[in-house]
Amino acid sequence: MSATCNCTEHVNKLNQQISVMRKEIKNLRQLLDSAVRSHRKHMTSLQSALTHIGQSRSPKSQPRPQADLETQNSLEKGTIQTVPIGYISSCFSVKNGTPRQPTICGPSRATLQIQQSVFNNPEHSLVGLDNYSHVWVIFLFHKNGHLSYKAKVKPPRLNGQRVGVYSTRSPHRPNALGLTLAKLDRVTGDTLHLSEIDMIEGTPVLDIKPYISDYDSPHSRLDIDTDTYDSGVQPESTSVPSEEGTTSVPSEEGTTSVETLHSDSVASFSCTVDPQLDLWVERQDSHSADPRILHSKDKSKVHILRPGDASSSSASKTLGKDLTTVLGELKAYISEGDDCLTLGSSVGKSQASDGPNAKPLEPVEDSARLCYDEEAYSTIAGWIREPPVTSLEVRFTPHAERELGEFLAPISAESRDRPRFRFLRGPKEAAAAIRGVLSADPRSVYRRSRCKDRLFFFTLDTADITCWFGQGFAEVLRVRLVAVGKELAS
Ligand SMILES: C[S@@+](CC[C@H](N)C(=O)[O-])C[C@H]1O[C@@H](n2cnc3c(N)ncnc32)[C@H](O)[C@@H]1O
Repeated sequence: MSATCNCTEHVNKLNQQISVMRKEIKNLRQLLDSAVRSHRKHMTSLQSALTHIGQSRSPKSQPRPQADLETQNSLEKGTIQTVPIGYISSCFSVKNGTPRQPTICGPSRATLQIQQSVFNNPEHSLVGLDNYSHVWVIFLFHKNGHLSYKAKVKPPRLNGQRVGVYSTRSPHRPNALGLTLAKLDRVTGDTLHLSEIDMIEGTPVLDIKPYISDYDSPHSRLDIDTDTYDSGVQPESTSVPSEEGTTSVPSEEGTTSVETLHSDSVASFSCTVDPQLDLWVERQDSHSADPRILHSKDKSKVHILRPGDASSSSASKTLGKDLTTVLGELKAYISEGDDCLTLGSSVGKSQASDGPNAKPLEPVEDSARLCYDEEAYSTIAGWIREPPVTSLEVRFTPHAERELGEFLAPISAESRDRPRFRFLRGPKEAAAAIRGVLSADPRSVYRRSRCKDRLFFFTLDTADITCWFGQGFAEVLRVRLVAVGKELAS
């Protein structure tokens, strides 16, 4: 009996050891895979660099059939060798303190000169581009340091929470490609003058494309199929017309209510839905990029209604009939186009659907196109708009303000002794850029939690900025001209 017990114990122990070893083998495999991947990447970049050197040395006129075949093969396999079309000259010299997205910091500036090694006449490649206000810039995160990446990352704005790398704009991704929508201020010859950028000095640019809102922004008609809103949830309340320009659903606390609908085209609309439905809808002014937003109650997701969109219809199923009525009104309102009747009258018409003699709402064919062609509808994660990290108030000490005020614009004729910016157009623009950078809290999650009291340094154009962070604010303490060596290096 005891021999059997010993034997079972032994077997159990062995099993445990085997399972530990299995885990270790799995870990080793993962390490090995990642080493192989990283090695392959290095080889690819080396090959790319060598090809580039080869290309710039060999005259273009000599045909290289073998190379062409190789290129074609690798293209088909999706392993192209990239050649930068140019390198960014930026007002941000290092990653630290560079905005995480271009919209954070409007006055950031950069230039991009198209290389002559790419086109004999680089300026020809830019003909017509000045018709566009914005360009997509596709670039390499060349200062990632290493090419490692993970399937899950912790975006700084999520303050330590993990999400899949592909649901973020993390620079650390399998192909270290960045995508920035930059403002195109002007084109001079072979050079693009950009603002609203988040790329650092020396960033290799692989491609630029004009931003075409008609293609790049998910347009939508408010072509909501009211049937899809029939979730079987019977509304407690129905809407009734009230004051002109306003409609409201009789609402107890927390039930559906529509607050304001103005008669002009910049109507603003917001609507809260029964908490049981776990959704709320908001329509912002019609010039806003995302006029039709559904938030889940915990705000984990913001959903902007889009016709035919699977999640829109699934969300819609949850909404219930009272919201159908509201949306129907909205649809009717929108269908009036630019000569919209005041909502009062529009509601007056559509309200036929309310009350005991309610008629079903007429489907309004493609109507929203009239009012909303210029609007974009999309769905984004809730944390983008409402991150757990709050934005900071930014202050300057009087000393720092004085120091910043000393800086001159690049083309100013004033005293040569004063510090001068390379890109920014003066202290005002620089102050706005500093505010943009700091209000978004540029610290890493680690610094935010572990090194709260440390001074924070970053460089903006030719200015070295020193600041510190307190509870809910960042204060700029010093603004100095960058050290000579640093300036030359940039
Ligand atoms: C979060 S990424 C977003 C970039 C781009 N808008 C995108 O969505 O792909 C922006 C950050 O990348 C870093 N960065 C900018 N240029 C870089 C470069 N050339 N190499 C490595 N990191 C860079 C900066 O720290 C900047 O704050």
